Amino acid sequence: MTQPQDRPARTAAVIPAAGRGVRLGPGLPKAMRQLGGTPMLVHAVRAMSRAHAVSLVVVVAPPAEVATVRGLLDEYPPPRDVELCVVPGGATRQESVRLGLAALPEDVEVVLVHDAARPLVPADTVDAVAAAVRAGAPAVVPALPVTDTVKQIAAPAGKGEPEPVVGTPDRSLLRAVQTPQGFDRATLAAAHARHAEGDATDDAGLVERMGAPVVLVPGHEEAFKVTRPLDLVLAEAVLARRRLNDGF
Ligand SMILES: Nc1ccn([C@@H]2O[C@H](COP(=O)(O)OP(=O)(O)OP(=O)(O)O)[C@@H](O)[C@H]2O)c(=O)n1
Ligand SMILES: C[C@](O)(CO)[C@H](O)COP(=O)(O)O
Repeated sequence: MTQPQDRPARTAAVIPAAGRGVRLGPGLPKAMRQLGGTPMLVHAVRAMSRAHAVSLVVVVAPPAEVATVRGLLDEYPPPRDVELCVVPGGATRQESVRLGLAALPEDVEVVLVHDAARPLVPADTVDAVAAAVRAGAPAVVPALPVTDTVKQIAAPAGKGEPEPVVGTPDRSLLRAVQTPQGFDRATLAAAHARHAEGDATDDAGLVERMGAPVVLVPGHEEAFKVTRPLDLVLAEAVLARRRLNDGF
C-alpha cells in the first residue's frame, strides 16, 4: 500500500497499444494511425511523459510491430527525459496490461495504465491521478458525469428483434471512466494475478472485484477515447485548436 512519504514513489506509465482498432475501420493498428501527422501512440507517450510524476513509460505494442514502435519512439523522442521500453502485447487489453506490468523494474511503486487510444489526455489530469495514488489511494480513476440517459436492456426475443428496456439507472449516480487509471503497484499486480483469465475492460474493475477501494477524480473531455471514425475527426480538431492556441 502506498504511504504518504517524503521520497516520491517511482511512477511508471504502462500504455496498452496492442489493439487493432476494429471499430475505427481498416488500416494500420489503431495506435499507429496518424493524428495531426504523428502516430497516435506518440501523442500518448508524450502526454504521459509531460506529467512530472512519470519517469518510465512502457509501451505495449502489437507483437508484429515491436521493432517499428521502437523506431517510432527513436524518431519522436519524448519531451522530457523519461526511460522508454517497448514490449509485445497480448490478445486482449487485460493481457497486454499484464505483459506491460511484467516489464516494470522492482523499484516502481505507482503505476498509471493509459490507453494509447486516449492520445490527448492533458498532463494535469495525469498528474492529478498520480498525486492521488501517491497520497495513499490504492486505485484512482479519472471520470466524467454521463451526459446521455442510459437504458438497461434484456436479451432480445430473437435475432433482429428490438431490445426490451428493463430499466433507467439514475444518471446522477453514473460516471464514464477514462485513463490513466492509477494504482499502488502491489494492488494492481494482485488484481491482475487474481483475475488472470478474465477480459476486463478496465483495470480498476479488477481491483473492485478484489474488494479493494477505487476512487474517482475529475476526468477531462479531451481525454476521450478514439474508438470510431468520428472520434478521429474530433481528435484532429482538438489538436488543431491546441496548435493554434499554444503552439503545441
Ligand atoms: N489486445 C489488445 C487490445 C487493446 N489494447 C489497447 O487497449 C486500449 C483500449 O482499447 P480499444 O480502444 O478498445 O482499442 P482496440 O482493441 O484496438 O479497439 P477495437 O475494439 O475497436 O478493435 C487501446 O489503446 C488498445 O491498443 C491492447 O493493448 N491489446
Ligand atoms: C479502459 C477504458 O478506456 C475505460 O473507459 C475502456 O474500458 C476501454 O474499453 P475498450 O472496450 O477496450 O474500448
